[in-house]
Amino acid sequence: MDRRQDEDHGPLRAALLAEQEHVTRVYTRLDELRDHTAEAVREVHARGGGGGFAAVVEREVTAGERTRRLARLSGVEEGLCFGRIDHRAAAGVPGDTYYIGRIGLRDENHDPLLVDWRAPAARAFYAATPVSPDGLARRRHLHTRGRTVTGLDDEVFDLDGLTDSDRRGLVGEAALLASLRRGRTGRMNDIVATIQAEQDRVIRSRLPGILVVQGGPGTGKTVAALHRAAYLLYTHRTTLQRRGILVIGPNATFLRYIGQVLPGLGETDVVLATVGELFPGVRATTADAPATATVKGGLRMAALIEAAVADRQRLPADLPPPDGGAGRPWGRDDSGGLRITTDGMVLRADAGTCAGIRDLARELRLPHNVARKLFVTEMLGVLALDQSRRLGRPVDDTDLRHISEALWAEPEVRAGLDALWPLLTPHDLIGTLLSDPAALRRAAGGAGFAPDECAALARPAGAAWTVDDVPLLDEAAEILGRDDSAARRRARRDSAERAAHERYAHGVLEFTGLAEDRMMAAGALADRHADRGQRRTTAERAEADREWAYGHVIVDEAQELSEMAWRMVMRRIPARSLTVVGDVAQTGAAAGARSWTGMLGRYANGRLHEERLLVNYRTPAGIMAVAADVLAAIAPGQQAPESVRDDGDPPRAVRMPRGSLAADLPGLVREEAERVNGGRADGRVAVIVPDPRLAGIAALLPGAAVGTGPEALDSPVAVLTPGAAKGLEFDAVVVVDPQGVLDRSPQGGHDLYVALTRATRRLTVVHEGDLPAVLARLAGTAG
Ligand SMILES: Nc1ncnc2c1ncn2[C@@H]1O[C@H](COP(=O)(O)OP(=O)(O)OP(=O)(O)O)[C@@H](O)[C@H]1O
Repeated sequence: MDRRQDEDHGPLRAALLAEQEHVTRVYTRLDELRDHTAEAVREVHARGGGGGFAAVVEREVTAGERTRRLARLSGVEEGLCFGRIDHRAAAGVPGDTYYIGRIGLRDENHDPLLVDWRAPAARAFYAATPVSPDGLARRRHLHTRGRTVTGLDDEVFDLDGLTDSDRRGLVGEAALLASLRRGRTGRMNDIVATIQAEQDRVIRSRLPGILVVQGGPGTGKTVAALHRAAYLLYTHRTTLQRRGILVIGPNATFLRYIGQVLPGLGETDVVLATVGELFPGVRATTADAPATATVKGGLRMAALIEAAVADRQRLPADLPPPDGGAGRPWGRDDSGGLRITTDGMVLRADAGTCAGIRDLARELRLPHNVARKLFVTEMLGVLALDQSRRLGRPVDDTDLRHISEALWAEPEVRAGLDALWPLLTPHDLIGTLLSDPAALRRAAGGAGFAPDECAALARPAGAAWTVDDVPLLDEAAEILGRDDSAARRRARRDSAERAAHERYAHGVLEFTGLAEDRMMAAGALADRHADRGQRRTTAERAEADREWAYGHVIVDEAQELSEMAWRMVMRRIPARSLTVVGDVAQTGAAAGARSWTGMLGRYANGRLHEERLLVNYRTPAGIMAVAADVLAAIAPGQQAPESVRDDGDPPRAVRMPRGSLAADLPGLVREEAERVNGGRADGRVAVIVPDPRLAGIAALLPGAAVGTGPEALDSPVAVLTPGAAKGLEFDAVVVVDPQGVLDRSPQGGHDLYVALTRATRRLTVVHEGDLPAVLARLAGTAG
């Protein structure tokens, strides 16, 4: 990797010394700013807690911003300055030189010492290529350890554009390869220093519209998507700080794996969630069996849920007769009308009137729980009229309103009307629908589902929610809606108050100088203020609110989402500003994507843009060749990404006759761990097994972490299913029972492809029977 001091020769040493001088200035400036900011934080806390509303707001804003700034300055110590660009001289005037780093810094004269990697001035550092140098004469990568410059790496685009001494000092090393050969730590690292041009196009793509990033395993889709989040927050701070960014990943382990990249990049207004967590109050982690997931994931489920809601809007004829014995004083009368006994009096509404009111409420085309208000009001009017008739009292509209209110307070009346048009929660609706075969049949018949599809949907009452249920709950919430008239009244009252807060916040921002820095929008400040007592961040408020509209949504491993899951995601982003990254060749979910336009075209309104990443930065070429054979079998038209790495050990297949796994596998895994550990003693090994064998094989490896817990990332050895390994990477991978992986589901080939492409250095395939034909390349490689 780097040419280090022990290899120095004159010009290199001179260049290193010059760069060290600049890097030292940059760190000195960082130290000054940190000290200054820490002092400023202390000062604001020392002001004490007194003062009126104005003083409280000002103190809160100032303390919050200074603390954030201090956190930002403290989080950039490692690799603060990693690059330099020299622009070409023009008309005899030397070109500008900029240093690129994790944040922007200026010296005391306001001259730039370091340009933030997300700033427009840094773009050429990533985008320049020999064919299109973007005005650069040279790009230089700086390698540092702590605050010391240890090596340089130059790419020259225009030799004539450099000064003589610069030309003598040129050094060329593969910064990218140096970074790729680092051992795996169990957490994803940021790549700000080595973003490649094709990735940079993704990262700096425009905010609006749906950007699909299709790329094979290891092409940097995840890492590019996360850097895009940081870039967007930097570039569109006002919009996105207020609305937040939602990042959706395949499982909790994966979210932990990527979790440190974003704070590492200095961004915190981001919610990380799985599909199973997108409905507030539910945290589903298990998926349904493929047959069930396929039915639940299809768009027709929306029609089924709508039919289920309509089925709950009943006519009196659908009710049983009143049953005094059972204490049920309401029900259907002999002519199919409604009969309710309350306060010793029998009240009736005839069948035709009830049907008319139901039709009227349906015609409103409002959510069920909202339309219920009209249904109940009309029905109470009819019952109130009946009561006054029975009492022989003439009434006017005001009397009727009073009588209606009094009737609504009677439990019998409430129960009778609830039976016709109940207030429903998504949990009630979906729970009852899937566990009541008769209700399911009634709804499914109208929505065109076959009996075997109904059978696949059925589940026991009270069963835990699965990941595939979550989009159904969300759909139900949408169709049911909330009767929020009281909340709306409150909101109208609050909005005048909020406008006053916002005007005030403007004043505070002007006063504190934060308005100029674009650090915080007045609206965000007013929100924060309105939230007083709770002090929640944008991310926290967004996470708790099903109807939150995010500023941008990033979906990783997006090929796994079903049609119903996409409907749910799209509700979170009415502005349709999304980054969708995935690989349709890795689809493991039964209801996942086969093509991007097929899945997303209907939402894009012509604004779907696809970028392709073609270079694999993870898997060495020898291992990728094995995976490419599998790809050719499962997706004949698709081209495997090309590996930049040709290091790594040759992949191998080891046969362990049936019954000998218990004796032989632990030794093999131990050996793999020793090999990848080398001098570091922190290498990572994954043992990837078919789902049904997870527990059995884990029992053979007592020290290993199992499944999707946090230990799977931190332990030297983890036993995982292909689904849990998705998106992750390890120094060595042992795939056990490839035939079992292939046979597990119709998507088994895709799962095997995922498993084989997790390794950065070593791949071993352990098979008990014959090696599957797609792995023929490994025949005779035992050793
Ligand atoms: N430009 C880069 N510089 C350094 N490392 C990189 C670069 N691009 C990608 N990598 C590394 O390559 C590995 C694979 O990247 P990533 O996980 O983002 O790929 P992916 O396309 O999401 O893969 P998969 O589809 O298999 O999940 C990571 O370790 C990442 O840090």
